[in-house]
Amino acid sequence: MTKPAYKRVLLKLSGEALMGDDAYGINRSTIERMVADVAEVAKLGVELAIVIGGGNIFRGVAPGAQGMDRATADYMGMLATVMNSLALADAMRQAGLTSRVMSAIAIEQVVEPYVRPKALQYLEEGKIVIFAAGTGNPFFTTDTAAALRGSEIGAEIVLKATKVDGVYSADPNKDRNATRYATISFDEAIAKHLQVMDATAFALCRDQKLPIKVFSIVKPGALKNVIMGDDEGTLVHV
Ligand SMILES: Nc1ncnc2c1ncn2[C@@H]1O[C@H](COP(=O)(O)OP(=O)(O)OP(=O)(O)O)[C@@H](O)[C@H]1O
Ligand SMILES: O=c1ccn([C@@H]2O[C@H](COP(=O)(O)O)[C@@H](O)[C@H]2O)c(=O)[nH]1
Repeated sequence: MTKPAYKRVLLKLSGEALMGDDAYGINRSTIERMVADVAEVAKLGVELAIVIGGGNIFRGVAPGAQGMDRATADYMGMLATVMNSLALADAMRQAGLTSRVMSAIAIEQVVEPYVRPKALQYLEEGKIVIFAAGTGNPFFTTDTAAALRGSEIGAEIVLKATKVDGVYSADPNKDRNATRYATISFDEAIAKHLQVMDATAFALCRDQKLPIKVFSIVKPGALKNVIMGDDEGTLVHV
């Protein structure tokens, strides 16, 4: 059997995709399907660290946060990612996977704090590590948290699993004429202001020479294809 293309990856799971067809929150069958995808690649022996977004529950820049102090709204967003992380860890437990949630915000009665050497130890032991609460700082996003933690743990690639199947010339949900890139450089993605990820995340990955693969979390088998190095999604490279 062919081997996975990567030994250690940072998987960024879309919070928004967790809603499934619901208006907000966590759709049960959607999270179970995501976990099944994760289980499929975990059994290949790939070391997996996960950052999950919070867009299904709260975003600091959402209309619901209008009029709020931005930092306060962002802390609410980070707490939303803790809820998603707990739900993901529990769904993984039910699927027979062992995971550990580590939070960037002190909330020790609920989850353990992020301590880099401990995270590395868990990965080496074959546990899946879920990084909750983003970077722990307002004015950032979980995409940037994925770039940061991916760099810290020495991941070979950041895999952004989202609702679209790659990086397009414009938002494909708004522009029917948008075309998908097979590959694109960080500099081009930043210069063209492509909004699939924020510029801070792109810049950090560029500086750390950490490639990003953007692909669909909705498409069955896409995560495994990416892990096996098959043609899937868009590669963002230096
Ligand atoms: N040039 C582009 N190419 C692809 N998608 C784009 C582009 N510009 C904007 N988008 C939008 O970016 C979205 C993905 O990024 P976004 O941060 O909104 O979601 P997410 O990361 O999946 O969710 P969350 O932040 O909750 O984890 C896509 O659903 C798409 O509508
Ligand atoms: O490092 C971070 C990460 C996230 N936030 C806030 O949380 C929400 C949800 O994260 P998404 O990446 O949008 O899914 C985000 O909008 C911020 O409000 C943060 O402040 N810092």
